Amino acid sequence: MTKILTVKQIKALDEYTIQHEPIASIELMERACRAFTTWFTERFHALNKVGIVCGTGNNGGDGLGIARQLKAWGYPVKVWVVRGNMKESDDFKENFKRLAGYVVDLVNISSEADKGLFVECDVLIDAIFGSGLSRKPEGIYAQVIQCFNQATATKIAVDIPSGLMADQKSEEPIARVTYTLTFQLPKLAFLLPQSQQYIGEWTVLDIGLSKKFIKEVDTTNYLLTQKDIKRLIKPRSKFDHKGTFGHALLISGSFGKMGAAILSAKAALRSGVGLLTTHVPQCGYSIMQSSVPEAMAQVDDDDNRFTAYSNLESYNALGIGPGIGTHETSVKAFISVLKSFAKPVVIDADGLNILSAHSNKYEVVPPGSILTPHVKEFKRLVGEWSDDFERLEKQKELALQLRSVVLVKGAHSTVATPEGKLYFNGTGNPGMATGGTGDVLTGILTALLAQGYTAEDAARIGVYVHGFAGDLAASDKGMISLIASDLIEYLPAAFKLLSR
Ligand SMILES: NC(=O)C1=CN([C@@H]2O[C@H](COP(=O)(O)OP(=O)(O)OC[C@H]3O[C@@H](n4cnc5c(N)ncnc54)[C@H](O)[C@@H]3O)[C@@H](O)[C@H]2O)[C@@H](O)CC1
Ligand SMILES: Nc1ncnc2c1ncn2[C@@H]1O[C@H](COP(=O)(O)OP(=O)(O)O)[C@@H](O)[C@H]1O
Ligand SMILES: [K+]
Repeated sequence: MTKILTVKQIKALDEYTIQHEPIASIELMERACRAFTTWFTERFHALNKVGIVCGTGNNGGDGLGIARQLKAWGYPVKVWVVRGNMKESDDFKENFKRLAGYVVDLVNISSEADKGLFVECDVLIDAIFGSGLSRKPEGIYAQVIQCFNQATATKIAVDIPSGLMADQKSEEPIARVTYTLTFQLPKLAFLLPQSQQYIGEWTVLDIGLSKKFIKEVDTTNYLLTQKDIKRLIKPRSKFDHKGTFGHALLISGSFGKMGAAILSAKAALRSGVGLLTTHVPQCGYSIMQSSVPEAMAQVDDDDNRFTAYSNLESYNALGIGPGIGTHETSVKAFISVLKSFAKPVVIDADGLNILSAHSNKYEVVPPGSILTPHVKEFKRLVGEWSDDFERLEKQKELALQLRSVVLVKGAHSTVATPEGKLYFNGTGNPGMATGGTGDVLTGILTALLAQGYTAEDAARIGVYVHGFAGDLAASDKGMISLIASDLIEYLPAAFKLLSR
């Protein structure tokens, strides 16, 4: 897993590398600059006029080193150094000296920033503040960031856009860039929707910081990688039979919303469940039987919706919610089925809406379950938040209270566990912002729980494979035309690529 470290830990990682590799701090900075300029020179030809806006800390030191290296590559380079109340770091001073041997136009900005400051640049590099930012930029720093944002050049941030805090709430002004080239590990802020407008597309540059430190350091935040998922998916053995892979029950669909039931059922079958039973209202019986012949159908007493259920003993997991509506008879049956089912449950869509309105939601969810709200559903469950970092706290809090996994969906869907861990997903694309893709996820997760995966593992595998199928589908069909059924069509390829 890719660990996401706090600013304090990143600083300790730098220091540990300097001490134990060992490498002089200035040489480590040189390596960071080299990683940046390697990326840069592969993408921008040397006719581009490059502007580099530096602070006087180590991020500014990087900026000066990058200026020197790009100059050596033959780029026309101009440097601005913002001189407010920030101290000069030692490595900034050293790189300032080293730059003196090169003919680089260098301008200090200390009192006032002219609006048209950066008009002549084709590419602008932001090296004002890095991860050392500790408060909102003010005075000359704020003015320069505003000018930077007004410039029309292609903009690239060194490590992190200036003004953005890596692991806590930020306030404007914040540099808005097209690319963020960050060192060694992604920052927590990159994974939150509120930062998207600043960071653009982000790339991690390996600058050889200590692998040992990263391996040993404690963290609760992770970005899921393909390697993790491959390790989690259990291989099948020769004598396995359908009983080995569990029996799942899906309670989904109602009159006019049988599509949700079909999508979740097909997704469950494509995710390896041994047996699947779908509970459907009478109006959905023939629809289900003819569209999903592999699934058994249990029929409700009601024509149009979920109102009652029968013996639950044979099921290993239950998925409930997609398309069930919130009619009072369904609400009653929903609460009752949760109270009678002691095994893990996936609760989605209308199931979550019912839960939000229920006075005692903490008592009805069986421990070890998975809740899959999108942002709006999560707000209904826990109330508003003012900042995405606060949302993460609320997510962990709910997971703890329910002793279950809370999976908030969106770009970088986040899995929170009762132990306070957060896993961020990196697969998926905006083509998946279309009706029914959530129902597919419910089917996948229910199938994984039925196969005996813990809620934590099922959520990690499920969210990754769901996005991965979406990426495979989008690469063939494009994002605009992508529909939820395409995810099901590409699930086999996704699972095949992820299995050992
Ligand atoms: N050896 C290392 O530690 C390495 C550091 N690197 C670079 O160093 C950066 C971190 O360096 P620093 O810790 O010097 O951080 P910054 O370059 O972000 O500068 C922090 C300085 O700014 C001051 N400051 C914070 N907020 C301010 C505000 N709002 N207004 C005015 N001053 C403010 C702080 O007191 C501190 O003196 C990284 O982002 C990365 O770019 C890279 O060169 C890789 C190696
Ligand atoms: N921009 C995006 N990037 C990645 N995944 C996305 C994006 N937009 C939506 N998705 C995924 O698509 C699914 C949408 O689910 P949901 O909102 O419940 O839709 P529905 O209720 O219509 O099925 C989620 O798994 C979400 O993570
Ligand atoms: K920066």
